[in-house]
Amino acid sequence: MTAKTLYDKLWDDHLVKQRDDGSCLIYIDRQLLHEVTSPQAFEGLKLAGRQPWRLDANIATPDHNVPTDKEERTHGIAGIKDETSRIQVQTLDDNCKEFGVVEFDIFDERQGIVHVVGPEQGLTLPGMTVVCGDSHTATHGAFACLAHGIGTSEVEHVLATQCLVQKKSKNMLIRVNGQLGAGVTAKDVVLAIIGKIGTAGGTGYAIEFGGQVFRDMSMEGRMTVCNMAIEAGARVGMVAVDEKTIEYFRGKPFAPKADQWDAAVAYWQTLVSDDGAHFDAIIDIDGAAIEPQVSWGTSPEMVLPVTATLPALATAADAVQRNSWERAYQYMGLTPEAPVTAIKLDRVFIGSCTNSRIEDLRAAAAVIKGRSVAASVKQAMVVPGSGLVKKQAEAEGLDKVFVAAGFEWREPGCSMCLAMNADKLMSGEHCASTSNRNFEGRQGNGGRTHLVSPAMAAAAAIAGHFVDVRHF
Ligand SMILES: CC(C)[C@H](C(=O)O)[C@@H](O)C(=O)O
Ligand code: SF4
Repeated sequence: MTAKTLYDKLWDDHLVKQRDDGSCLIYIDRQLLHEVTSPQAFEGLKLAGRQPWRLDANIATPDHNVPTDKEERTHGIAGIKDETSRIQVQTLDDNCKEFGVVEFDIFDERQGIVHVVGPEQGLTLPGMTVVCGDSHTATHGAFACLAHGIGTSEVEHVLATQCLVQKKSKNMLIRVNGQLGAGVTAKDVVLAIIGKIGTAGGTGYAIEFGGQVFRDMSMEGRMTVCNMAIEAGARVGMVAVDEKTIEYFRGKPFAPKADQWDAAVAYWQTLVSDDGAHFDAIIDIDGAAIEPQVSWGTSPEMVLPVTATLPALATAADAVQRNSWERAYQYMGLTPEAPVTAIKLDRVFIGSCTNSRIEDLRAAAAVIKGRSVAASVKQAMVVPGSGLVKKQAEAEGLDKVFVAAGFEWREPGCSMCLAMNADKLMSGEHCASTSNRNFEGRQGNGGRTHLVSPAMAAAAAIAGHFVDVRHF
C-alpha cells in the first residue's frame, strides 16, 4: 500500500467521483452557515423548490454583523442599528426556521464566531470534510479535518447535494522543529511562517503543520495556526491527530458517545501522514528562533520580530516589493528603519476567530493583571469568540481583570476584525489586533492594523506602544 499524507487520506475518504480533467466531486460532512454568505444560497433553494439534502449536516450562527455592545445586544436583532446588517441576521433566522436548520441565534449562549463554535460543540470532528462560506474555515483543519472556505453558490450546492466540485491540491509540509521560547505563541509561529514563505507561499497546496512545536501546541494554538493558512495562500491547513485532538472532543455536545466513541477514536487515530508519504514541498523552521511578531504593513507577510526595525526600502527584493512597501509605509504612516517598539497604538482589539478562545483570553489576562491601559490608548476591547468562551472567562474572573485594567468586556462576534458592525477604527488610527487580516481599510476606512498575539496586544495596551512581552 502506498504511503499517504493526511490530506490524501481525507481526500480519498470523501471522493465520490473523479473526472478525466481532474475535477472531483467530494462528499461534505459538515456545513457551517453564517449570515453573510448564506442568504442567496437559501434563496436559490427556494427558487428551485429544493430542500437541504441532509438537514442535520448544517448548523448556523450569526457572527459578522452582531453588535458586541451589551446594551445593544439585549434588544436582539432589533438592536442592530445598521439596516443591511439587521436584514442579514434576520434573514438567517428566517431561513433557518423555514428550512429547519439548527441555529444558535443571537440570544443563544452557544452563539459565536462559526470557527469557534464548530469545534467547541463537537460539530467539527476529526476526519470530517467541513465547509463554510468563509475563508477562515481552514481553522478546523487543526482537528485533522479537510476544511475550507467556499463561495455562496457552493453553499447552495452543498445544501442541495451535500457534495462539492473540487480539484485536489498539492501536499506541503511545514515543520516547526524544537521548542518555542517563553512568551512566544501559536500566533507568532504562524506570522513567522507567513513572513518566511509570503502570502503566496502556500498557493496550490494543502499545508500540513508538523514537527515538535505543533505536537506541543494546544488545540487552541493549532486552530490559530490553521486559521491563517489562508493568509499564507493555501485554502487548507491541517494538523495530524494525536491524544490532544481526541481528548479535546471527549464530552463535547455533538461528539460521538458510548460505543460510537471508541469506533470514532479508532478511525481518528489513522488520521496522520504515513511514514514515507510524499510531500511536494517541505519547509523546515527552527521553533527556538521565532520571536514575538508584529505586522507593520498592509499584508500579513509584512511582519517582523518585535525586536526589529522596519525595513529600509533599499533592502526590498525587487521593484514590486519596493513599491508595495512604499505604499504600505504611506498608508500606515510609518517610517523605514524605525523600531517596531516605536509604533504607538490608539486602540487594542483582542478577539476574532484567530485568537478569541479561552486560552487567548487567559494569556492576555496574565499580562494585564494588576496593570492599567495606557492613557494614550483610546479604546481597548476584549471580545470572546462565543457565549461559552465568555461564560468560562467570567467563571475564571478574567472579565474582572480586563475591566479593572480599563478594557471593555464585550459580547461575542467578529467585532473589530472586519468593519462589518459597529466596532471600527477611525481613519489613521493604529490598532494592535489579534485578528488575521491587515489590508487597507480592513478594520475601518483608513484604519491601521498590526497583527499580534493576545499577549503582545495586552502588553501594547498597557505600554501604549509595542513592547517585547518576554521582558514585560
Ligand atoms: C465575510 C466573509 C465572507 C469573510 C471571509 O470569507 O473570510 C470574512 O469572514 C473575513 O474574514 O474576511
Ligand atoms: S472573526 Fe474575522 S476572520 Fe474570523 S470569520 Fe469573523 S470576520 Fe472572518
